[in-house]
Amino acid sequence: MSTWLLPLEALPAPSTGAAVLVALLVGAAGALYAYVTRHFDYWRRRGVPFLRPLPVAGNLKDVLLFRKHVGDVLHEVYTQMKNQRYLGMYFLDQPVLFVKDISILKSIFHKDFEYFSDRSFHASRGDILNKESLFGRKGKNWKDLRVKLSPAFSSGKLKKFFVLLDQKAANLVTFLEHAVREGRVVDAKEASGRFTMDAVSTIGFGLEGRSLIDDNDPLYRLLNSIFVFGRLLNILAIGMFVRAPLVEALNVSLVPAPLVAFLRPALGNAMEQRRQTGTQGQRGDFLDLLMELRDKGRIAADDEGDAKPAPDTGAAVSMGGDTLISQSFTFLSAGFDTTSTTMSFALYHLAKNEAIQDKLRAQLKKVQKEHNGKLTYEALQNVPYLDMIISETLRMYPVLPFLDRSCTKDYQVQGTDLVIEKGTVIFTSLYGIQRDPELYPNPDCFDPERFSEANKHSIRSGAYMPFGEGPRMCIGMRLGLLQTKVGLAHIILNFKVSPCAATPEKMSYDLKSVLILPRDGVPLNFCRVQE
Ligand code: HEM
Repeated sequence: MSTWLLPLEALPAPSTGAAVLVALLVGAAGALYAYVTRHFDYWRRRGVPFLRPLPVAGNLKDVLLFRKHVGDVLHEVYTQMKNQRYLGMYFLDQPVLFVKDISILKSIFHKDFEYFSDRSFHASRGDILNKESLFGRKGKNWKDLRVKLSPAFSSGKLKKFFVLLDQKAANLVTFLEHAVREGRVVDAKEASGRFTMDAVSTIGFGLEGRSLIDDNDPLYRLLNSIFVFGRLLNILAIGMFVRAPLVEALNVSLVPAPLVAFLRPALGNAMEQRRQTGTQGQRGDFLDLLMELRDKGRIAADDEGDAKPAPDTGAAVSMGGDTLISQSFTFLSAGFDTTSTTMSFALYHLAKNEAIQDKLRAQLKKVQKEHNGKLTYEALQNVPYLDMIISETLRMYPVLPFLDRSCTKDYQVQGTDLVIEKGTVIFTSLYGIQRDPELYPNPDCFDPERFSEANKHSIRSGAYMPFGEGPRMCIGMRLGLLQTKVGLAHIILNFKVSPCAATPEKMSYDLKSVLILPRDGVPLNFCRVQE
């Protein structure tokens, strides 16, 4: 007779202590399970089709296990949805409404913006530089600052930034010449990163960015991997989009302490020096503009040609404490990886498509000649093929592969029974939309002609938004585009780029970042263009 057929009284009686312990453990496990799954019938109760979640991970198991990039997971969801307009998902234990339908998205981003003016992203009290930034602010607090900062990105200001950018582009050419002379393969991501780092630190706060000429530039070392987190921090970064109480309880900060320790005195000294030498306002950089906002309560608008900015809300915005530093930090962090990654993906495809590269070079040479041999700000406005290449790069690689919003009051989705409750987190897959074969035939093929004058009108409205959409879209779009143009134009005018043995056949993305960053860099051959 096997043991488990013994009559119960024949079994040794467990001690009372062990029985209590087992009961407690079972009870605790049950309570924990009930807690982490407590929202899991949210979508079922609302009759919204949903993806079956797993405890703790929700629908992000592969992201948490570092098997897939969050951008790829959302792209898969988008693709599997076929004709569904929206779907319930769970990020960790929180319900998220994933919206695929472009007309619903347009209402969320534009028409009914008053219901969706906040991002779901939540920075904790300890993450002061993100919390005070435009990206992290909410409601009126966000709107007041957005209106005040908008004039800092006008055409007139961009022209001043261009002068600073141009100097850094010359350093980029020298940096690449060294590599060519030494016969080295160049990581286009690294070269673009050094260029944008020097550009954003110079434009952002007048620190003379030196990463192109000095390997030990402290800012480059501190900021180089600002969006590449450790494994735990990457999970917490995802939590920041859906799990505000947890983020607050753990007081998570995405900004490394050494970077904060570097920025505070560096900016403080730069401002003090300008005050003492009476040079405030002369450099025309972003720091000058922030000081103007701090001292005068506004940044003077200077453009006739620009679209009229939203009217000032009239509210005063304090630039005291870390608020000013936070805006400078955002300028650096938001402008660095976004631009350098776009440049490097563009170079990757130019290297693989010689005909496209040659056509771009020919157009650049022609425009340069027409502007007395110089690539001026005005010259760069007249290179349509460069614009087409950058647009196609951002279509295939939207650096932020998703857009998020948080619903601020109950919202009835037009033409459906769905009421989005206040507090609901909304996500969409930018990557999915921009690689959708029904919107872009042959979507994995790099084809700048999609954005030619003749073709671009056939792109469906709302199907291209690498800078986001609506009042909350990227404030630095024109600067990001300008930086990308300047960097690419100088490279292609001076160098021929081609694949090397280490160039990946297909791009894969760094799993330790929520941004789309090339996982193994972009190694390419560079050689000097013969005049
Ligand atoms: C190629 C370059 C860039 C890309 C692809 C990019 C993309 C984006 C995207 C997708 C968003 C979210 C928009 C939304 O939710 O609708 C965003 C927001 C933002 N970006 Fe950019 N960006 C770039 C360059 C820059 C630069 C150069 C700056 C500043 C110097 C900047 C500053 C910001 C800020 C402050 C926000 C938050 C805006 C707000 O919430 O009001 N970005 N960007």
